[in-house]
Amino acid sequence: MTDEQGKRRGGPVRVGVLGARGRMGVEVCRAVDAADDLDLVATIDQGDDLSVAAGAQVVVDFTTPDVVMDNLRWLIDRGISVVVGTSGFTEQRLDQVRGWLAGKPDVGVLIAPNFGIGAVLMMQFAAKAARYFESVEIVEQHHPRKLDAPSGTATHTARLVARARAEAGLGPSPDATTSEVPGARGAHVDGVRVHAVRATGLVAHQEVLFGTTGETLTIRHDSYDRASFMPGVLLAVRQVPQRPGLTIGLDPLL
Ligand SMILES: NC(=O)C1=CN([C@@H]2O[C@H](COP(=O)(O)OP(=O)(O)OC[C@H]3O[C@@H](n4cnc5c(N)ncnc54)[C@H](OP(=O)(O)O)[C@@H]3O)[C@@H](O)[C@H]2O)C=CC1
Ligand SMILES: O=C(O)C1=N[C@H](C(=O)O)C[C@H](O)C1
Repeated sequence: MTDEQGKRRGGPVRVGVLGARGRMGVEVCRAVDAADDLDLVATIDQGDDLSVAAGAQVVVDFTTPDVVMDNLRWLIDRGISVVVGTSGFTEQRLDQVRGWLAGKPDVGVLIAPNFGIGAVLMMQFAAKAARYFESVEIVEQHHPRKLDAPSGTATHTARLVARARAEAGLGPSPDATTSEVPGARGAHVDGVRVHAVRATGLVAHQEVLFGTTGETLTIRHDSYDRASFMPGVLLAVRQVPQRPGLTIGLDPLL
């Protein structure tokens, strides 16, 4: 049961949404419903029976970091491809997903820290700039109902920046702090300082601040509306059945 086959038979792709009553889930249901080539066949939230998703070819997961791994296991076991926006993916979790996919050559899983095209570019630009600046810090800003900090986007950006700095032979960003109120200098993610702000009125925003002698470079992205994530989600839904194995981020699809 793949998207390829579904399309050859002329039918729309059957899509399920997990976390369907959440902030992102509601938007995804609306976007899938509005797409002529996609058919919304299952909308599932907390307390609903997951087996309704068995009729889907692709399931989109926007739930919470504590339930997403169980969902993924269940879907992969049943040969269903998955698009994941839920945050909380460590390297260990990604390896576990790769392990589950090893015996499933027809199943694709795409996990993206951020489906906004601007956010994807912001991360690419940050990775490109990283080698030229001795200092870097990340400031992410989100709505106060967000469960995790720092955000998946900030964590992923920090990893990309850290890798680029290591490849360029850069050491830690200079910092003379010897006295600190705990948390004042943010969290360390792969050696990069990350600061998380939560405030009513915000949606999802991030700045990557680079510094070197006599100049700074700030790369900033703002999602003002969750509609910003939908083109990326739909792109992933359409392509994931043709991409067996694990795909990280939207970059390879653009
Ligand atoms: N990759 C990206 O581009 C983006 C990623 N995100 C991420 O997506 C995730 C969801 O964000 P958001 O929509 O704001 O969060 P919400 O809390 O609004 O939505 C999550 C939904 O999942 C439901 N849920 C909880 N457990 C289950 C379960 N076992 N099965 C099905 N549904 C379940 C929740 O129900 P209940 O409330 O009753 O617990 C809730 O309705 C977060 O991790 C966030 O960081 C968000 C935006 C963009
Ligand atoms: O919870 C959110 O809202 C968002 N979560 C993702 C993250 O953790 O990076 C993506 C975006 O920042 C919105």
